[in-house]
Amino acid sequence: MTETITNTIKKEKEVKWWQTAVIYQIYPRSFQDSDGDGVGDLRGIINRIDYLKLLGITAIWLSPVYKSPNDDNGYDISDYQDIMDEFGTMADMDELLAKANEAGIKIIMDLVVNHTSDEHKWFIEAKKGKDNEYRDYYIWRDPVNGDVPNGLGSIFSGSAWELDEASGQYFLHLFSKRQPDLNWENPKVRKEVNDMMNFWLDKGVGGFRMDVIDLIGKIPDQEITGNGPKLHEYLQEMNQQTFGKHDVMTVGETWGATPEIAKLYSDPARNELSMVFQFEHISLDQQEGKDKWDLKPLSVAELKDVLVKWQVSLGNEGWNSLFWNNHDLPRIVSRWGNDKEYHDQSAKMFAILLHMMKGTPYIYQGEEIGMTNCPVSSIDEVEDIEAVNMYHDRLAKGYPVEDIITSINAKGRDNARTPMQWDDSAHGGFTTGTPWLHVNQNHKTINVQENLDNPNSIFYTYQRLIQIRQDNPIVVWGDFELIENTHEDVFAYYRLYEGEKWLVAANMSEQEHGFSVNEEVSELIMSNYNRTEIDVKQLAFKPYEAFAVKVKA
Ligand SMILES: OC[C@H]1O[C@H](OC[C@H]2O[C@H](OC[C@H]3O[C@H](O)[C@H](O)[C@@H](O)[C@@H]3O)[C@H](O)[C@@H](O)[C@@H]2O)[C@H](O)[C@@H](O)[C@@H]1O
Repeated sequence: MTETITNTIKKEKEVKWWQTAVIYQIYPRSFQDSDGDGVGDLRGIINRIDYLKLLGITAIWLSPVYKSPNDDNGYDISDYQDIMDEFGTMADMDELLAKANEAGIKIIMDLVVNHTSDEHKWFIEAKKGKDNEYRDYYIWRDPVNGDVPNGLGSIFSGSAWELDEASGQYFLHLFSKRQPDLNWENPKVRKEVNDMMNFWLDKGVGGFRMDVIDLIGKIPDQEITGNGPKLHEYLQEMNQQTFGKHDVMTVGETWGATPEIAKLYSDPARNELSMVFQFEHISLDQQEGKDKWDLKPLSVAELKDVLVKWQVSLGNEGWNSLFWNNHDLPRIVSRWGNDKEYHDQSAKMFAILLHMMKGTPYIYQGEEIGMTNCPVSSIDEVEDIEAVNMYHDRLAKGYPVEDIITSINAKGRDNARTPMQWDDSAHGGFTTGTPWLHVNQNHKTINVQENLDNPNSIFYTYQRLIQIRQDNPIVVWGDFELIENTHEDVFAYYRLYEGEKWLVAANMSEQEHGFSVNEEVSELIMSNYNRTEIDVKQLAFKPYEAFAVKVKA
């Protein structure tokens, strides 16, 4: 019944291109260097369009390429309408847009407007004094009892308030002190952002990934940061004045989203965003009430609960984004898989499990070849500002160094940012110079060339999953239903669409488990163990095994 209702409603609505898309995230600094300076660049991306086309993706989310002093690797922008020197020029950007569009690939820009760089002209002006016309573009407060205005903390450690000695006032920075927060209460700020978005929309971009967008409605004096009362009003205004007039997609980074909150953003009737990134599943290996560095083992049962909740609860008022990885997160094969003995099996298992779900899948660069975390033994090897600040903060609080390094190796952002491994040559074919961040030594065996040469590689699993999605409406539109009563480590579900029924199952552990459901398999769609037939009535599930089959409805 649910299936019929859902599918009827879908048919009456316009199908959006981003509902059938598969999006590939590029972190340009680490993707491909073309000029030997050790930093990836736009020319490097242009030179790899054919590779992305071969994979089959239909859109790229491009992490920031704007002018930036790189305190936070481009998430600190000093000019939204210019390109970072190390990455190239606006002419390169125009060429990338043209070449990608020719290849049928849309470019989604990263929109970082919760804050700017302290080198942005608005902030340089704002610091000139309380009467400056740009002062109110940022959030300033007087000291309280000679100290910070309140207890708001920065996500990058320490207080979120920094004293500006010249004026005697503090400014707010929820990230680094070189990333001052914009004052969204100021209509001039909102107009500047909208004008800038229209500049990029006029260039033909395919949309925006909106960095920490749930923070723009903050009320600092009440210590409210996420989900402030005017957040949705600002987004509706932005929609109306910018992207709402174009056939583009928007995805908000929303750490605090529950399904109910997600619907506020992505219910088509509300004219806000296309979808959001929710992080509930990704936060399951963090201790309750603590932060990301305080680790706990993943419970597969909890992961199932969370993902199933998101699959079933958005209904027609929202759309899921599906992801395991991004530039802030550790590599999934190392995090919840086994990046040694079952490297290929677990990487493929995570791919099958996610790509058969309902929503728009995102692939983070290197995920499609099974790139792994890259552990360090000392803080001297760490580049990421979040991890470096946390290290010093926790050291001062008396944490043992070994524990801090363990946390960095488990959750540090450099894990995802080591350069793309193209081949087994020096620096993995990423650069002819000295890479800005160490290349993982396993590039000798884990690299694009090796994947392309091996018909049984992780790359071809991703390629096939993308093709399956494009060829089978059930993967895009089918209803989702969990299969209960499996072993706790087994995640199995049905997809149901117009009388068709698919069964997807994954063993998320390195133990063998029995699996049995009373279904007749009519077609084998995918198996990460290269099975040629599967009897789901009685199966001995191998470590990290996953498959998708069509069953008689
Ligand atoms: O532009 C600044 C960064 O913005 C994005 O990422 C935001 C950060 O998201 C997480 O931190 C948010 C915390 O949210 C909740 O409080 C959770 O309980 C905590 O566990 C989270 O830490 C990541 O941990 C950070 O690494 C992110 O910075 C961009 O994607 C970043 O690249 C930018 O640096």
